[in-house]
Amino acid sequence: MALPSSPSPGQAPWRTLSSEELEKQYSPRRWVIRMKTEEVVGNFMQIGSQATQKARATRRNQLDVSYGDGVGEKMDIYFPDEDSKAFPLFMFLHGGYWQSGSKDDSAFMVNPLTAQGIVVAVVAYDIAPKGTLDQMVDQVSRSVVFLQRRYPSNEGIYLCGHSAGAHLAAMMLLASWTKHGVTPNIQGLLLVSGIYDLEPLVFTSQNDLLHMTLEDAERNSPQRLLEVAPARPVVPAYPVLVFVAQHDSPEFHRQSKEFCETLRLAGWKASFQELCGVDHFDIIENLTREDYALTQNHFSKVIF
Ligand SMILES: N[C@@H](CC(=O)c1ccccc1NC=O)C(=O)O
Repeated sequence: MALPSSPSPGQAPWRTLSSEELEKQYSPRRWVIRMKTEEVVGNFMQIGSQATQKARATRRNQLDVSYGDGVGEKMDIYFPDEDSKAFPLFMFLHGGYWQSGSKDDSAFMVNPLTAQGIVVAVVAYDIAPKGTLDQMVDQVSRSVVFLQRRYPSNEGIYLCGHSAGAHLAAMMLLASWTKHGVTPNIQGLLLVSGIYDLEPLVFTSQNDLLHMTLEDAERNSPQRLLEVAPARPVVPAYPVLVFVAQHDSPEFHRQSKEFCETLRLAGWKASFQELCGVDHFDIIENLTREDYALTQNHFSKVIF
């Protein structure tokens, strides 16, 4: 789709960008400075796949647990060594622009978090072209409900998503739980290098597989939905941590800052944090490390 040609005053800043510049702003790998652009995603998948193999070999686990009838509606659950009924539950939603990535190469954080007594669920959802944005949002909400029912005495569900996964996690702020008959015990949202307004993507090659219309983008943009009809938190509101990497693009920075601001205006306990020295990919790769600030400092402050 061609970009709207003449932006009027007050319009979103991305509308003034050329289509080449917009494409670059929404290509996370092109902002990575520590390795060649074409090696970034392969390296990320390799680290994720190794972490997953290690997690499966060293942690008690239940793999391919169905949270729905669809073949793609599966999750892997990893447990700490000590047996307990009451534990914090960390759910991870992988990224990949809703068209790549899988739970089988996304268990980055499993070893460090299970070592701290946290149960980790790595959730799969039907990526495009099989799944649409609406279906993915619905799948994620059903995966949260499933875990709440399976572990009713959990000490809190902490929903973490990366990039496209952060978008799916953020959509849970707008979920209507009453139709599911259970309100999940969500105690925190950890949004890492996410996208909250999908409209610019309609004008990039990322949309080739997604086939999003402007209406689809609007209906699935937490930024838009919260601006129009702020979903006010049930008191007490749980914290929403919005992280962006130093080497994410200016558009990613803008989206995270604006989303955090919109959340605050709507009454959510939102905080914004730029993580120095990392990019869109090692912001997650480092979750494999025991000493990473994100898990040891930011996450554990919210979880414990
Ligand atoms: N084609 C993308 C890849 C990408 O964005 C990505 C890859 C793996 C995990 C997360 C990603 N970004 C958002 O979901 C890029 O230009 O970097």
